[in-house]
Amino acid sequence: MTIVAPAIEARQLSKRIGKNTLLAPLDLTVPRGAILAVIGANGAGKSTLIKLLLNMWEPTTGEATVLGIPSTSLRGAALQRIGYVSEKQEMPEWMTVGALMDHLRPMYPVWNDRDLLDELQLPLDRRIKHLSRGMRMKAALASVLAFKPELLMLDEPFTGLDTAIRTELVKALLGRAHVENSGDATTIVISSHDLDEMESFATHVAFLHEGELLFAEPIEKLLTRCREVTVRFGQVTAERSIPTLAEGCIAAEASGAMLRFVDMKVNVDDHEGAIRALMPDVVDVQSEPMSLRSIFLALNQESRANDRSRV
Ligand SMILES: Nc1ncnc2c1ncn2[C@@H]1O[C@H](COP(=O)(O)OP(=O)(O)OP(=O)(O)O)[C@@H](O)[C@H]1O
Repeated sequence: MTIVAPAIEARQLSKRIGKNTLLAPLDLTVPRGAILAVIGANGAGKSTLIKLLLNMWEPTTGEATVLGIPSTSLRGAALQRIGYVSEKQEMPEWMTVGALMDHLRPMYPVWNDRDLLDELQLPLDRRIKHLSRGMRMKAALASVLAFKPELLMLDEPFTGLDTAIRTELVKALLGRAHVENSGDATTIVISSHDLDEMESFATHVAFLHEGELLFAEPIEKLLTRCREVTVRFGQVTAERSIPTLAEGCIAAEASGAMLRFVDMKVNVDDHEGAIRALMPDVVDVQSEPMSLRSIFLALNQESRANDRSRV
């Protein structure tokens, strides 16, 4: 049996420019066929990570393999296996969409744009400089999906696009990710601020905060281990109980007898029962599942509070 390398494997990968740490050393494994959502606030390091993995930037420390190839050796034929589309994609503005496809076709061993151009309803005879933002992104995506890449790296592909176009793009992507033979599935790494969209189709999520990778794991695991808790005490003791919260409980807010917090380390089925056992004077406990968006907001709230307490 042949062992296939993960789509991406990074060890202690980091980037510093001058005195700025764009990315602190991180470890990351992306299995083949995964759809990894890379999320984080503006400036968190999402584009930096993608640039390091694609050999657009040299790492300061560490190393990565991409489709089993050291990232720093990625060039030529290896790049025919990887599609990259960025929000700031440069394109030959003077070409029509059809001319762009004709130009790219001979560069790849495999090329099939016919279904894609129909599916994405791209006007072949229109110049790229005259395309709307959404059409432009569709053309960029078509130009990489046509060569059936094993790995797709997308840097904020949905920014500024309306819901209908986003839905079309996601459909085109998922058509390549969910194929009968999972060995043929395209692995997708996608950085985005559109967390609802990401939750609807990502299989894995990596969260970057100020250049640090806080976690990278299957999305189901994340959604299972994070719950939003509301507790009501018999007396007005909510504020006093904040320091007693277990490790992994973040974004705590007290108001009168009410306490709200997010537990990031839930590992029991009966979470409400576990909280009652820890806080015997509570009258009422609610533990609710969370969306990716609410987990993201809680993590940001916590880091802002930590930044303030450091000042
Ligand atoms: N060439 C550079 N030299 C120095 N610092 C840089 C350079 N490019 C980016 N940075 C800084 O590195 C940090 C990470 O930038 P990066 O573009 O990776 O963030 P991002 O998560 O993709 O942000 P956004 O969501 O806004 O696109 C930011 O603080 C940015 O200002």
